[in-house]
Amino acid sequence: MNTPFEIKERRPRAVHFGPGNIGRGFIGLRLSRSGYDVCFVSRNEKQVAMLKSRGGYPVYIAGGDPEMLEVDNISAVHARNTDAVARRIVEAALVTTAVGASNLKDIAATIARGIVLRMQHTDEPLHIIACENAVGASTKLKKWVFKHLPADLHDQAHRQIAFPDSAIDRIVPTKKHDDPLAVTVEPYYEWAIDRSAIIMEGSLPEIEGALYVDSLLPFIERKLFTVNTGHAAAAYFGYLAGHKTIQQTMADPALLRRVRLVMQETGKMLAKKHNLDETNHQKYIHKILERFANPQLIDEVVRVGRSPIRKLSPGDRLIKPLMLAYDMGMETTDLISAIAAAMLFDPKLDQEASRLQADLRQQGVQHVIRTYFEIPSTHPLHQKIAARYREYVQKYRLAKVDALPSSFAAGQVATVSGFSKNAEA
Ligand SMILES: NC(=O)c1ccc[n+]([C@@H]2O[C@H](COP(=O)([O-])OP(=O)(O)OC[C@H]3O[C@@H](n4cnc5c(N)ncnc54)[C@H](O)[C@@H]3O)[C@@H](O)[C@H]2O)c1
Ligand SMILES: O=P(O)(O)OC[C@@H](O)[C@@H](O)[C@H](O)[C@H](O)CO
Repeated sequence: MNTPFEIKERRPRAVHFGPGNIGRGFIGLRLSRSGYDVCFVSRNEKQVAMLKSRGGYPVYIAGGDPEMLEVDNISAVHARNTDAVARRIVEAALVTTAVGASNLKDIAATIARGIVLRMQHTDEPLHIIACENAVGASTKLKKWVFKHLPADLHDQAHRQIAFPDSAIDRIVPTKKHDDPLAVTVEPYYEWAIDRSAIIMEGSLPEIEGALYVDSLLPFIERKLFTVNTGHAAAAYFGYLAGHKTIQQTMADPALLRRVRLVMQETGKMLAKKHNLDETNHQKYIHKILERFANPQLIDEVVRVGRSPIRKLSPGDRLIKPLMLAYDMGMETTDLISAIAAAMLFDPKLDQEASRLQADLRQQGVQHVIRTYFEIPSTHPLHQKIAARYREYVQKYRLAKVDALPSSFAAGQVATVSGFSKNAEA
């Protein structure tokens, strides 16, 4: 096969889309530590220039003993330069993403372009792993990518290109450093990868610290419906109570208790569905609550609660465990409270929050529950969510303006007081 690109006998190469918090603070770090050369695909020209000129960046570990790790062997290309990205994909053993699950479709055409070029030059396998907070993110990306591949290449692409699903866990807040490439992370991490989707043993160069598992679903559901459900509950309860950070929220005993109750509801469901050991799961919850409270991190509720429409979608961390728990005949009171709180989340600059608020005002709560959560009006949970939402609207509408989060500008306070006025009666 005609191979102008060097594929073998050098450090393995990876292409990573989205050098944001987790991209730099976890994926880039782990891959570079595992011996990969990592090329970041970024939408930010300044970031590309800095990554290219420095070839690395620092990661600060915010733990008992704070330390700094230097990430090296890094390069970068601009996302707009799709020719260059495609050439990098030809040379890579691994493509990873951390762009946000809703943005995967936007990178699919570029990845497809790289795959077409790659198949002209080599039959080496390529693994593509979407590191997003969603069940089956790589599988979803595969569907998007295949839409951009010519039909006559599908068979070969199915053989040569694998999309193992994965579950990724490390809290990486948004923190401003003097160095714009620097990132601060918690010490804990977990990266589980579906081994059954790997093309053949040895075809994916080792990722140090990754856990290769035969069945990913229990891992991703345990992570998403414990860490992320609990985190979302903390963000939404914290926001309504006027807290700015998750750490402040966790220091509030009443809210800590409510977050734990939500995690216990999902915990019972997860233990039954995936046959988990209940004692171990309680320890898992306890450890996560400690991680949320890490006093060395400042994680804003607006980051953790971001994109509430995504978080309230039927397959995500709130509605999915609610429906599963309900179907198993389990208690769902605290999950319903977290969902109602999410429906009042309206920080400045969160476009999904603004859209949700506009729909709640203009179309009403029942429309939102039907269309966004896909829970029909006839379902008993539909009425329960609507009732809790109305209760919260009353409670928080009457709250004093100065008790509201600092992100409430004057205009937004008017929006909040508009809740009950316009919400469906
Ligand atoms: N931060 C965390 O604690 C954490 C932990 C685990 C998983 N995740 C998941 O990782 C993903 C990224 O989260 P984050 O916190 O790093 O967000 P972030 O906003 O810090 O980073 C996202 C990056 O993706 C880039 N991006 C978006 N669309 C792109 C495109 N079309 N092409 C190239 N780049 C694009 C953005 O410019 C940004 O640099 C999300 O799915 C999130 O749920 C985050
Ligand atoms: O990234 P999101 O918006 O899906 O969720 C926000 C946080 O819960 C999330 O980023 C966590 O910090 C992370 O998933 C921890 O592993």
